[in-house]
Order: sequence, then structure tokens, then C-alpha cells
Amino acid sequence: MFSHINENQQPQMVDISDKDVSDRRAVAAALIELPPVFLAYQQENELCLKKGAVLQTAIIAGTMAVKRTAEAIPFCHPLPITACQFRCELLPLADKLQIRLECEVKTRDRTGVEMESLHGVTVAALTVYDMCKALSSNIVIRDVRLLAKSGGKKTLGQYPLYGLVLTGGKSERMGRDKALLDYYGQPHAQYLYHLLSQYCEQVFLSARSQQWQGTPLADLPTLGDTLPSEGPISGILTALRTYSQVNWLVVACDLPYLKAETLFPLLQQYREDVVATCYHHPQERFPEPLCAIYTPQALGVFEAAYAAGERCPVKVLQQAVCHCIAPCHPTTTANINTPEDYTHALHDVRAQ
Ligand SMILES: Nc1nc2c(ncn2[C@@H]2O[C@H](COP(=O)(O)OP(=O)(O)OP(=O)(O)O)[C@@H](O)[C@H]2O)c(=O)[nH]1
Ligand SMILES: [Mg+2]
Repeated sequence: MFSHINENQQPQMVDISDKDVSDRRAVAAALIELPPVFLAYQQENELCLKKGAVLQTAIIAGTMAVKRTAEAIPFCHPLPITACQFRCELLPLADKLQIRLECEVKTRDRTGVEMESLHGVTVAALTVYDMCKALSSNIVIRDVRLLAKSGGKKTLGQYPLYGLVLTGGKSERMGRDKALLDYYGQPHAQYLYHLLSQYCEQVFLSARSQQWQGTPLADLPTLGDTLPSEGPISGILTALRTYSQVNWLVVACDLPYLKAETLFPLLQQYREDVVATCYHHPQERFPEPLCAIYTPQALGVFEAAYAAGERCPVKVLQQAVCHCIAPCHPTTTANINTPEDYTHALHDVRAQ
């Protein structure tokens, strides 16, 4: 029998009286898209309109909503909230302004706070809409979802996210190290390290041993290949072996177009019940292993493929259960290999 229906088939609040108290945490996220008219109102990480500071107001509204979830959702238990934190990020794009909201809630009780985090992030998103609607009603709220929950029977998002920037190649076709090429005012591997650091608990470069000694990359945390350096698979497998209880966001150092906006779909849609979440190739639709999030399941899959002599990560992913998503732009996962590619990409990113 379902615990949310009683013996007369009437709905009821689930009886949690006998459950053990534990520390519970949940994180929910939402994405809001605003038309370009809002771009002019951005001031650092805030949107300042006549009506007031949009994100600050959204955070206050969302926090109040978290505390009052049981009043809005009929069968929710009222819970003492011990922490409620919002993270907001503004992302100006050429044709729109994106806002990414995250709401993290904690309690110590007999049931979890997933509804609280979802309610909080939804009301915060609606508050953004309310603050902004005088300027335009062409506002889309999307991808409201639970990212993580822990402390109860079912756990979601149980692994932290780590980042890996693959730099261990020989750049033979380029003739100089692709990790040191500069598009945004610093060696590209360093740029990617900082980009991933915004979303990952820890980030490492993946390299051949001693590769970066005496270079500007020497001070960044690095995982040296613990297998013969035979291509990106060596770096990926080293990372999976070194930290096997984390999700790995892996990117190659030769992706000049990678930025926050291109990572959002991965961050927003990745799943832990698959080997990897990745973009598919824009035309040929095979999984792109060098801009992907791997779960701990990937370790066994890569070990088996490696032992069988496979060295191509695309082929490994083609045989595995992956969550493939469409890249937002064909250049998202475009990599560069030759000096001509570099000149071309440099021109593109400078023109943006
Ligand atoms: N850790 C590690 N990374 C590698 C290795 N080989 C390639 N990579 C990385 O994997 C990504 C894709 O590699 P390739 O496009 O083949 O780059 P490459 O091998 O440097 O270039 P070529 O020498 O021209 O083939 C890049 O980020 C490389 O730095 C390796 O043996 N170990
Ligand atoms: Mg290579």
C-alpha cells in the first residue's frame, strides 16, 4: 500500500513519526531567459531596475518561500529549516540575458527538503519575472529541477563535481603546446582551469609527468598520467582512478569556444544514472568525450575498454550508456589542431 493514500483510498500526509532524524540537504536549480533589452541593466552580478535589485529581491522571496513550503504544498510536512542559500549567476549573451538560480536547503529531520528547494527556486524565478515584467513579458523560466538531495533513503547528486583540463597531448600538428595558446589573455589551460573552478569543487590539469615544469602552468594542481601517455584516454583513466567517488567534468585544452554558456547545458542536465553526459557531435551525432561529465560508473567501463586495447574515448562512449545532449552551437565542441585552426579561432573569439 502507498503511504500517501489511506485505507479508504483518500490522500494523506505520509506518516513519518517513526522515521529516524538525519541531516538532509537538497539543491534545486532554474534557468531564466530574458530578452536583450535587459542587458543594459546588468551591474556586475545584479540586475538593477527601477523596481529594485532583481536578484536580491528574488533571494529574499525565495527564502521566504522555502520556509512556507508546507503552506503551499498540501501534503508537505512543516520542517525547521537550518540553512537556505541561493546562488545566482547572470550570463549576458548576444541575443539574451540568462540567469541561473540555485537554491540549497538543509534541515535535520525525518523527511527531506527537496520540495523546499524546488519551491524556493521557483518562487525566486517568479520574482525575477515579476520584477522584470514591466520591461518585457517575453521571459522564459525553464529547466526547474532538483540537482541533489541527500540524507534520506534515496540520494541524488551524491557525488561532488571535479574538473579536469586535458593538456597531456604532444600538439604535433600545432607545432607548439595547445595548452599555452592564448585566446582570452592567458594560457588557455589556465583560462579553462578558472572557468571550471566556478562549478567544480576541485580542478586539475591532466598532463604528462613534469610537462608543465618551468611554464606558467606549473602552479596549477596537476594529475600526471599514471599510464603510458597514449592520448586523452590516459588522462581520463588516471583521473577516474585517482578520485573514483566523484563526477568528473572533463574538457580538452584545445576547445577555444568553451565558456560558461556552453557548459550550462551540461551542468544543468547531467545525470548520475549513466556513464557520462556529453554533447553529441553537431553533424555526425557521436558522443563527444572531451567535453563531458563522467560518473563513477565510467571507471569500470574505461578499465574494461582499456584492458581490451581500446584507446579511443569516442568508441568507449559509443558502447556505453550515455546521456547525449545537443550542443547550443556547432562550435561548442570544435577543437583546433593546426596553426591555421588557431588563427581562425583567434579571429572568431576576438570578433565576438
Ligand atoms: N593526459 C593526457 N592528455 C592527452 C594525451 N594525449 C592527448 N591529450 C589531450 O587530449 C586532448 C585531445 O588531444 P589531441 O587533439 O590528439 O591533441 P594532441 O595529441 O596534443 O595533438 P596532436 O599531437 O596534433 O595529435 C588535448 O586536450 C590533449 O592535450 C595524453 O597522452 N595524456
Ligand atoms: Mg593526439
